[in-house]
Amino acid sequence: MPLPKAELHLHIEGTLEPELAFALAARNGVTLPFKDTEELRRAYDFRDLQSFLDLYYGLMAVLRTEDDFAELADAYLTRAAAQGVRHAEIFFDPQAHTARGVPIGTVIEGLATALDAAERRHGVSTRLIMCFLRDQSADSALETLESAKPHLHRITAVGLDSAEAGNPPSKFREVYEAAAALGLRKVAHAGEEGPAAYVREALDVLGVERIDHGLRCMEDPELVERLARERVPLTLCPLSNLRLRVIDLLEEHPLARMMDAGLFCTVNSDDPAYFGGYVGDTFHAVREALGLSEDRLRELARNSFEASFLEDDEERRARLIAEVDAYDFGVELQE
Ligand SMILES: Nc1ncnc2[nH]cnc12
Ligand SMILES: [Zn+2]
Repeated sequence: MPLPKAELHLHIEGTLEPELAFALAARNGVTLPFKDTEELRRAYDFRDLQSFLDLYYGLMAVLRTEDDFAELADAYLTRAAAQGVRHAEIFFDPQAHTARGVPIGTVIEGLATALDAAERRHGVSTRLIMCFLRDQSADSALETLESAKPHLHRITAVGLDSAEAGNPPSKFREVYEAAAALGLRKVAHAGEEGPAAYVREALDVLGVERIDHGLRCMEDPELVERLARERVPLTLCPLSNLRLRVIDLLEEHPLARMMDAGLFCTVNSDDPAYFGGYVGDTFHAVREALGLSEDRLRELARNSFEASFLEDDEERRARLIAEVDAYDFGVELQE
């Protein structure tokens, strides 16, 4: 039995495996610029965040119907559950779909079908986080929030993703204020490729409760001290950092140093179909590369539930944390 954990940084569009992409392309009459799944996989050799995003947005052309989004989310939840995920807070990028003529309702209701079934099918609880694309305008983000209003009961929080450099959090102050007024929680990607100053802005200007990535806070000792003192959760994605060349080697990932500095770290997969592993694979990889102790792994799993938006189900959170505390690593090692 794998270590129980929550996944808090996962783009559902980033779980689109090549096989499903080709199946959906055939079903929807979409022609992909790749001969087969092997040729597509060979394209997963990224130089940086933008080179990944270009492929990621392009491949979304195959997602058209509610059923497509339901199938995508069900495939993720099945894989995640097998790797010990008991709770998942899932990002989606509505603007990447509405720009192609797919209504936001198709995206949300399709995902919701799979999420509603997840508890029964996989024993996984879920939340949805609607992300704004930071390389689009602030007005486009406001229009997206407006168009999501009929579906707000499905959405727990807003997030901010896509190309970070040159698109500071402050650009989205107004839409974050509007989202908070609607009762939505707030997170944002910051400090992935962008500077530590963007992490400060996300906290001070947008008022986010968690920072997605936040890796580059390590360049600012005062910020590290503040993040530790305020117990701001960081949703780190080590395999993503490796594949997008934020770091050169997994052995150089600052996760262990960040935990030593008292930061509230979690480990996540980001876009697992593209970055070579789901969250259980990521735990294994960092354990190997950084020599993390069982106590450290337990801390990461406990943190994932503590940092989650399970406030409306404290009983579940307490039960999951108790499972982490009682987890026997010997069982896993014998698998
Ligand atoms: N790692 C990442 N950073 C920013 N935006 C993203 N969208 C999907 N994955 C992302
Ligand atoms: Zn991300």
